[in-house]
Amino acid sequence: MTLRKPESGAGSASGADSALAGRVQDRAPGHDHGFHEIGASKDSNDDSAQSITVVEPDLTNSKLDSSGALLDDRIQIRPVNDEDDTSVMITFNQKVSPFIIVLTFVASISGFMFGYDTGYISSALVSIGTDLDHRTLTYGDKEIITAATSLGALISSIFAGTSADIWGRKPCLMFSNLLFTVGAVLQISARSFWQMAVGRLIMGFGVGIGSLISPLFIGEIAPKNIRGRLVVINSLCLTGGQLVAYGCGAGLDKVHNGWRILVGLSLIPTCIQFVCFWFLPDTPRYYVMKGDLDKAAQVLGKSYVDAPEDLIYQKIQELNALNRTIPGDTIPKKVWNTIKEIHTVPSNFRALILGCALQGIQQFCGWNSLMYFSGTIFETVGFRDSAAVSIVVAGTNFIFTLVAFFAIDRIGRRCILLIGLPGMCGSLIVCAVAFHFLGVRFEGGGEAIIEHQGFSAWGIIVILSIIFYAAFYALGIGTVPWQQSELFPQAVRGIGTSYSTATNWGGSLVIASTFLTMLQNITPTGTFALFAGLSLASFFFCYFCYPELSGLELEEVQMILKDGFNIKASKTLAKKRKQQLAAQKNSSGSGDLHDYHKSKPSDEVMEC
Ligand SMILES: O[C@H]1[C@H](O)[C@@H](O)[C@H](O)[C@@H](O)[C@H]1O
Repeated sequence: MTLRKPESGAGSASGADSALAGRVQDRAPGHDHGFHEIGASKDSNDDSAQSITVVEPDLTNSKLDSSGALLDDRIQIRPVNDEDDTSVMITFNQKVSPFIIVLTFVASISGFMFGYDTGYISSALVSIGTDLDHRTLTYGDKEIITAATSLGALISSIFAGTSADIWGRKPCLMFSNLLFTVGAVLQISARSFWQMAVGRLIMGFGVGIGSLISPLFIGEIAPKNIRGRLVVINSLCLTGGQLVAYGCGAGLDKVHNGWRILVGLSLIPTCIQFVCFWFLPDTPRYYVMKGDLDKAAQVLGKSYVDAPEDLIYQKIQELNALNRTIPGDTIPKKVWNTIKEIHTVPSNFRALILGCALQGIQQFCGWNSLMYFSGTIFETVGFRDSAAVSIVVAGTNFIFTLVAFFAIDRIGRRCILLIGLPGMCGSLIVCAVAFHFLGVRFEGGGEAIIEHQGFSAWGIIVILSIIFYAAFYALGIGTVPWQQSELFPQAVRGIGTSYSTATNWGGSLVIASTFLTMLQNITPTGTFALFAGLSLASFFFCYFCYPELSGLELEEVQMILKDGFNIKASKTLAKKRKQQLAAQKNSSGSGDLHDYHKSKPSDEVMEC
């Protein structure tokens, strides 16, 4: 298909590429909405287009007060620097085509691999026995094998955002498939500790790329109104992958060389994703960045099957105009400018603080220490079938991620965080106390000394508290940080999500490489009490700094973060948006083709 400008049509905006960088808005004459005009689009064949004006918000004099008074009736806050804000999205935002579903699930295979590859190590560490170098692994060895993946992921996530902009999202994901394969083959054939560690490191490179690009890919193809949920599908695949890894680990527990089979199974999803992506396209946004507008139009056409060609054309023009708003004529200059912009624009910098802080909190509250070492811990507290107990914990994580899937937009991100973190803190305190009475000490050389041998009531309390902890974790801090891309405007989204994802893997690396040493040096009670303290501190951080962002537009997020964290104002605005959405849903099922003809994009003005 060759991209041609349509002759006429309701949504077509003649000329004015650059004018399309702004938001198509309807303005009643003489009514000051706080926007200034940057251009106009007018099609003489279309009377409704007479009223369409391309505008950009003038927020220079806008100020938020703590009660949200700024968000007064005069101001229309709409994003102007984001692809959501283009006509095709406005009009056809409500529908999810099978094509989008397929792309979401294929991209989410990366989430599954993230989960599977970080999940199987727990059982593998228990069943490796003396298969490597003919000796039992020490706690130090176990930490290195586990942390190697986090280290690999940390390194690759730093470059993944920029690489995805240069080479494309799809090629990067396919490259991660190759890394997964090489890493898995090295591990399956490992006879030495170091070969195993190198295999885990290379697999980690793949995990880091997938963990960043998969939610980014989904975010770029998803219709805005269900974007939050589609991104949570990636998290569901992630926790589902961990659950499957634990299940397979339990099944292969008694099998000779079962851990090698466990690693080998990870090749299946990798191959499936690679083959599927061979036949599937990249995101329209990437094609526009590359200048391949025809391809972008093709993908958009498949994603929004009811959208007429002229509207697709308009959307491409708009995306193209947005693309040119990133300053710099070469890639290194653009990268440098985005780095500068993320640090110097106050709202971007606050977004960065929130993105990185949430990912850091997710890791430093200790969840992955349980994920990676639960087999070892449960064995220590007297459970012979430690792998089965680990499944219950991973299952709880999965089920409560499902709960988060339904709650994230309804109850709101901030709210589920403020429920989850104190719940985690309480569960960890109980766990710390139970460990104290259990009398477990970890000595150097990989030996756990248990004062009261066998299965005890305190052992059960440890398990129960870990299950509660898993539930509260998955509900809030396990899921919310992966919504990170909504914090950043499009121009700095790649770099912003790279920083946040790298923080996640940095935290994961620290925890994975120190957890067993902490158990030895400050005892299990001390370790879990430390995580409890960190969860409590995180609660206060979220309480004072994390605004409610559910349902807010990008421009609104930027405005909320412009001169502080503005918690109260964000809550007021989020509530307003929720009510508007409910009212909209009640009044019509807009988004159908006939709606497009009936009501032009200009009718989509949101009034606060
Ligand atoms: O969101 C995920 C999820 O909670 C996983 O269970 C955890 O292992 C990951 O580290 C985290 O990023």
